[in-house]
Amino acid sequence: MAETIQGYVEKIVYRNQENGYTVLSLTGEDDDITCVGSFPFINEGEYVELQGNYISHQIYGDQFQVQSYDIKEPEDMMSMERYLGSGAVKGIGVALAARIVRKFKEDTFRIIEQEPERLAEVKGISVAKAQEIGTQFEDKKDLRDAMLFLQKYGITNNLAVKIYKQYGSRMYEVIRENPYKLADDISGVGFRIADEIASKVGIGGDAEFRIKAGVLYALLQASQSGNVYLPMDLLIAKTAQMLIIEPDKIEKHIMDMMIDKRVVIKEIDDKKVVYSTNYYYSELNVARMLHDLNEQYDVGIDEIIDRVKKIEKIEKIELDEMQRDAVVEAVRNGVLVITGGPGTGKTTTINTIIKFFEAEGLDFLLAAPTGRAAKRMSETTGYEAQTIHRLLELSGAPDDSNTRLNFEKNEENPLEADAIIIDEMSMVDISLMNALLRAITVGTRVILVGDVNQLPSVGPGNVLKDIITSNAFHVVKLNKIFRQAKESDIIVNAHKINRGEPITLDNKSRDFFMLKRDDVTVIIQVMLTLIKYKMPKYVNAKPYDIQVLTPMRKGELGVDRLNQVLQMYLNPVETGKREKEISGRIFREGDKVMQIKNNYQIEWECKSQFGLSFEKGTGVFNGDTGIIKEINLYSEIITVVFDEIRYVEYSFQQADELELAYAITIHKSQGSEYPAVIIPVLSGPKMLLHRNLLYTAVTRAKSCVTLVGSSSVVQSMIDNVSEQERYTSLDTRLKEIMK
Ligand SMILES: Nc1ncnc2c1ncn2[C@@H]1O[C@H](COP(=O)(O)OP(=O)(O)OP(=O)(O)O)[C@@H](O)[C@H]1O
Repeated sequence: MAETIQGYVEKIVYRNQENGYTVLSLTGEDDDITCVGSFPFINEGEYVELQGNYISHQIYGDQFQVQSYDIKEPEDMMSMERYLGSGAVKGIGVALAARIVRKFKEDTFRIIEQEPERLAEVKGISVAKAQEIGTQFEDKKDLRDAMLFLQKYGITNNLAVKIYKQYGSRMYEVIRENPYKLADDISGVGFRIADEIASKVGIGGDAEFRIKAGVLYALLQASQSGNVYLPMDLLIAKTAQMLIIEPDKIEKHIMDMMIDKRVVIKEIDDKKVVYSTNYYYSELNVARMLHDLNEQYDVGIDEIIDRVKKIEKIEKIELDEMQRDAVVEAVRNGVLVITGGPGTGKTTTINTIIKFFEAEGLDFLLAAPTGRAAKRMSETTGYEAQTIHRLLELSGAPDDSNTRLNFEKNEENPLEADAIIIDEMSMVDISLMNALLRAITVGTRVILVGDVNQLPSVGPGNVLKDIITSNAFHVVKLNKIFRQAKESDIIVNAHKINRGEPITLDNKSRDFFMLKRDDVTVIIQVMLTLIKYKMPKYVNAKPYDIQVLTPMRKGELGVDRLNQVLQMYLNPVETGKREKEISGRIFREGDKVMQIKNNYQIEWECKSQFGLSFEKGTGVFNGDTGIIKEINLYSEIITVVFDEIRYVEYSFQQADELELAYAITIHKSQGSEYPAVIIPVLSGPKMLLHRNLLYTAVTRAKSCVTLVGSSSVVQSMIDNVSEQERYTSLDTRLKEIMK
């Protein structure tokens, strides 16, 4: 049973500006009490009524956990004076508050609300200031009313403020007439919330707004699994199923949406397909820009080869024919693709291209889609590589990944370079590719390097694969495994997996092992032994660097459960080690964690080993892995250190951006490398256990791969090429343009 208490807000002890989480001390009728909860709009000096429960906190003792609150209009003169003097109204301090109340007595609040100009009768208040106070009062009241109204629809205060800021008093109209507009205009409101509000205001079934919003939502969901478009039939079926309405009602609305330019309808292989407008134009622009960039540069082949040979001499290497060909084509073409599996000499080729450009006095830029991939590119080339986001100078960062990104670099302010080399191209999605190409002008060479057999990008599109299959550009396919690389069974097996050949699992290898076990508990025990004792010595790394990669999220060997178990054994409860349970998950000091979405705004600070700050910046990205350095239960902050020096503070509310990372999914491991990986393979849905996934997992290891589980499942993964096709059409657009 919730209790109700009343009192004055004596002091705001802590407030998280982002989510409104507040700790305040309340002077109640009998006693002072600390109250905690989410109430962004309560200010010091206000008189409030709070509903909630008393709880006893381990460290802070008795507290009142607030579930809901109401700001009371002060009724007696003293309350009014206290409120006005609290700082709640800008421009009124304690002394002025006393003067106002002395003048208007019990009538004070009515005057401020209804005849604010009369405030000018008080000494020290001009007419303008009187008006200003009146407006402030009104605004506050409107916002409070709006929040109360939205509470009825189960909308949190956080969201309520965003909604009010967006529409002001128009909010009521929007909600009553077309709540789906909220999903379009406000980040944090998706179709589901809008649909719930809609049903509460009585919009449901096959209402036009509902169907249109449903169609867009179905397209959005499809894009989240990598699709750029959906066939019309499938889109209708998915929408009908989601909205629980008859399919034949839908197509007419999709046609209307095309007229309103919210979707684009095209034909592919004589079948109607539907794009959300944004993705259609992204593909079209990418195709057009690649086409325009692909100028031919008239430099003699012999001349180039002569110069390449000079570089080979200096670098003491001898390129093979394909690699030389790659350098030649990089010089002669505006667009070049270099693709190949591990150990096929991609890096060596990039390095030679760089040396070539450098010798010619040409400027070049290096970039990769993720921070980790960029870091590796810097290490292997010896030249600075950046993330593509950084290269394009991300600005006005959004607070949500659905919002379009804004980059300082674009067609009006393009990148200045003679050549741009992008590594790990398989991870670049259609939106990022579009942003990148917008910032590149004709005359700049673009060299795209990647392994097309890795899992495709997380975001929609299959950019690298589509560019290759379009046959519109020079593609150098490196397929020779060099002698040094041949000594590694990781590389040899990766190529076998890719070709669909069986791999030898007899444990005679130095870097590739299969431990056959058929029981989940035993598998977990084996993994623990490997992480704690065997692998760190074997590959000369810390236990934290040994990464478990699993195909699945759910199930006994899925990420969620594995992390619980691994945490228990690798970072157990200890006195002095603080921990915090957030949404059912425990975070503990010393835990290995991963950021699971791009956050462009969160601040980081690089600190030396003595704690001195030497660099600051913003942005932590999906897949970045770090260690929990400190959990401060009082300020409710989790400090995570990334790359051993980059410190980031997360409020407890932001902790939903973090996940334990003792085990991660293979999808999340894309673009990263670890000294050793351990891959549990026992069972799972066939849809997940496919060749690409095994290939990606195996190629993440630098020094050692250990598979633990069933060798027949490993073989069935090698045989399974049924990974889900993505609906993308960059290849079609390229072919059209080339015609
Ligand atoms: N022309 C060459 N002659 C001899 N060895 C070569 C040649 N090119 C590359 N190598 C060697 O082959 C190995 C793999 O080359 P490199 O690192 O360039 O390949 P990669 O495709 O970038 O590999 P990964 O994708 O695994 O990083 C390296 O040891 C490299 O020194």
